[in-house]
Amino acid sequence: MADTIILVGFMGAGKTTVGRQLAKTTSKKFLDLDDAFVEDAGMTINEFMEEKGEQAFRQRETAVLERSLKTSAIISTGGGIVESKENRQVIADSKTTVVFLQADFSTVLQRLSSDTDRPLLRQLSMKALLDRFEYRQPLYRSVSDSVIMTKGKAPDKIVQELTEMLSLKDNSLVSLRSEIDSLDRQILSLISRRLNVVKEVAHIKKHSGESVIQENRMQQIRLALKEEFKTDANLTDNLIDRVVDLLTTTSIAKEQKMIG
Ligand SMILES: Nc1ncnc2c1ncn2[C@@H]1O[C@H](COP(=O)(O)OP(=O)(O)O)[C@@H](O)[C@H]1O
Ligand SMILES: O=C(O)C1=C[C@@H](OP(=O)(O)O)[C@@H](O)[C@H](O)C1
Ligand SMILES: [Mg+2]
Repeated sequence: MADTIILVGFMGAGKTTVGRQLAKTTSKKFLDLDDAFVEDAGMTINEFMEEKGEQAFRQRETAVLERSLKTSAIISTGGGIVESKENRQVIADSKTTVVFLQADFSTVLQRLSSDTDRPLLRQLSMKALLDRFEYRQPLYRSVSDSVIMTKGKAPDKIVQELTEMLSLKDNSLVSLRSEIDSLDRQILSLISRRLNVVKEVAHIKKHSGESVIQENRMQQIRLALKEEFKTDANLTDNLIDRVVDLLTTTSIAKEQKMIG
């Protein structure tokens, strides 16, 4: 599982609840940006917004976000984190795994029906709140690697889905790495087989007196390989040159040692 996982989504999506539980299940540190904000500002979000307004809140929220990203943790963000372009960039640059916890507007309202801690819920009209909700949806999506729909799912179920999804990503990385390891072994074993053939060549040359280095043949090998693989964008001329250099210098050294 990635070191840092960031949860984004609208108020009431369950970022704090799910983040705290996910941290417990995975024995990771839990960090709620709203709590970090309160600690940093020395007052509640309600008090801060009342005193300094939303714009000042957003500015300070960016600083809290940047500071929080310095440690690995499960990070629950505040619902408005994606409004600032700067925050979206900070999240993208953080190379963390970002999950969008999605909830439809009526679920959000239902979950927050008795809330008193969220100033925007009290300040905005229903229409303005819905506008915010709609405005933010594509922004949450744009910063996220995955989305989980939370409607009708208890927090445990969401945590379970999250752990499965995140470890699935790890598993695919594990299997890709093991494929690379296996290919490396095949390449080395082919090089060994190539050197066995070189030994036989050296044996023949020793008796025939032919010279070890044949510039012409080495040039031909390169040209033929470049021609054959010219449509493969992975195998550039430069890479072919470097690989052929390595193979031929190793072979020549072996032949010279055998022929003396
Ligand atoms: N999956 C869920 N199902 C039902 N209620 C939930 C769920 N997730 C969170 N809640 C409830 O919704 C409210 C808001 O949750 P919270 O975790 O604070 O959301 P956020 O941090 O995204 O604003 C809390 O009362 C919480 O218990
Ligand atoms: O949506 C928002 O703009 C806000 C969401 C809150 O966090 P939650 O999403 O955890 O409720 C908190 O940061 C603040 O009240 C502003
Ligand atoms: Mg929260």
